[in-house]
Amino acid sequence: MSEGPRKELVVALGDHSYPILVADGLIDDMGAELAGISAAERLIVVSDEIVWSLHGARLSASIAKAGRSVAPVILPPGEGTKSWPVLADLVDRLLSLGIDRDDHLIAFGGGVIGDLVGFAAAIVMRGCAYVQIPTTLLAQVDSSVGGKTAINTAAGKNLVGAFHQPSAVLIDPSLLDTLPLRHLRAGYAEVVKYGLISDPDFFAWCESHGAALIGGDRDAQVHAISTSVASKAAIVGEDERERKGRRALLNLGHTFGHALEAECGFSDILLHGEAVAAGSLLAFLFSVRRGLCPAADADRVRDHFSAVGMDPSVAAPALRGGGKALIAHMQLDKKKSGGTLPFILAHGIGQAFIDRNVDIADVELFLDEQARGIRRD
Ligand SMILES: NC(=O)c1ccc[n+]([C@@H]2O[C@H](COP(=O)([O-])OP(=O)(O)OC[C@H]3O[C@@H](n4cnc5c(N)ncnc54)[C@H](O)[C@@H]3O)[C@@H](O)[C@H]2O)c1
Ligand SMILES: O=C(O)C(=O)C[C@@H](O)[C@H](O)[C@H](O)COP(=O)(O)O
Ligand SMILES: [Zn+2]
Repeated sequence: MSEGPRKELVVALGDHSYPILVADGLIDDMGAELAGISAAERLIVVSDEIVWSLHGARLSASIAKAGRSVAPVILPPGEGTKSWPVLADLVDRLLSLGIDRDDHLIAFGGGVIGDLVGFAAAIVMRGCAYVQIPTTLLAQVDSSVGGKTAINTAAGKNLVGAFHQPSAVLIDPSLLDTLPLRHLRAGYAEVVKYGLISDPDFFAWCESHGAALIGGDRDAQVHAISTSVASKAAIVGEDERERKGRRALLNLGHTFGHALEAECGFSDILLHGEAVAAGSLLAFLFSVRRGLCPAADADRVRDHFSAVGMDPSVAAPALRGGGKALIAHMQLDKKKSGGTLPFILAHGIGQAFIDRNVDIADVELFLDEQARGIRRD
């Protein structure tokens, strides 16, 4: 049974508003929670091999306790799963299970499963509902909320997808106990992001509690999850489809980060969260270079990531090739419009903004300088 307080928030989007529930131990109550969301007698749960082997039995038992059955669809773990072949396989398997529009798909896993299942739900039978049960820190603080769904293509990150909001997000922080440290740290980059965007007090909280959070302190984890999803829900509620500007701020660190990920072939060499940490530091350093941000703030960003064991040099293999290759990836960024690629830069910690006047040649020079710095080290 879930222990401790339950925190409930709402993503306010009119007729497709939905709840986010955070409760320690919720996994054992998922069946009851899902009963209030879907009337289907059989729930199709999509997960990856690792998550399912660790937590599938508990989820299934809880669903069985609520008088429903489970049809599991288990996929390989890793970023490569966000791809055309796995999407095609997933859709075929859903159709062979006889999915109909009354079904609610259950995305049980990290951001990879959430993004893929959300996209499959957007297209199968021209759209069916889904619920997010996120199992990584990254997914609990970011990817499960907001309805951005996608796969990667040979050309780049998240280039094919849809905005398709879930019916509910059910978060159990206790699932993080089995998450490997490297993935916990990677997800933490997206936690820090909310502080860097607009909440300097939260960044200061991260400076004093980040190490404990990564060390497994549940109170710190719950605080970080609740603060992050509240921040994200507010932004998504204002700008669901990244059209009015504010949602683009959630891309802080991502224009650089996605290019770094692409250079590593979307592989385990560089995880998404690691790329976001390195990309956020690059955004701050570039802001300093343009005279927009005090150097001391970029130092704080670097120092904090280092203090929690996230050495930005993890991105060195991707940076080493220099600016030209990275810029080529950035040209496919989805924020680009009318030939202009906006950058999310910062006037300081908690003061991110969208800069539409960045000269791409200057970005290339900056990245070349960074690459030279790495080669010297
Ligand atoms: N849609 C969005 O708004 C959004 C936001 C941020 C990131 N993303 C996407 O999310 C993806 C990254 O997600 P991720 O970091 O969760 O990676 P992931 O889904 O690959 O999970 C990381 C690893 O942890 C394992 N795992 C998951 N939960 C576990 C648990 N409780 N215990 C043990 N192992 C567990 C998985 O099997 C996998 O090997 C990227 O593709 C990124 O683009 C999307
Ligand atoms: O929800 C958003 O909006 C985000 O930008 C969150 C990001 O952390 C996430 O990685 C997102 O998938 C990036 O979006 P993209 O549109 O640049 O692919
Ligand atoms: Zn991200």
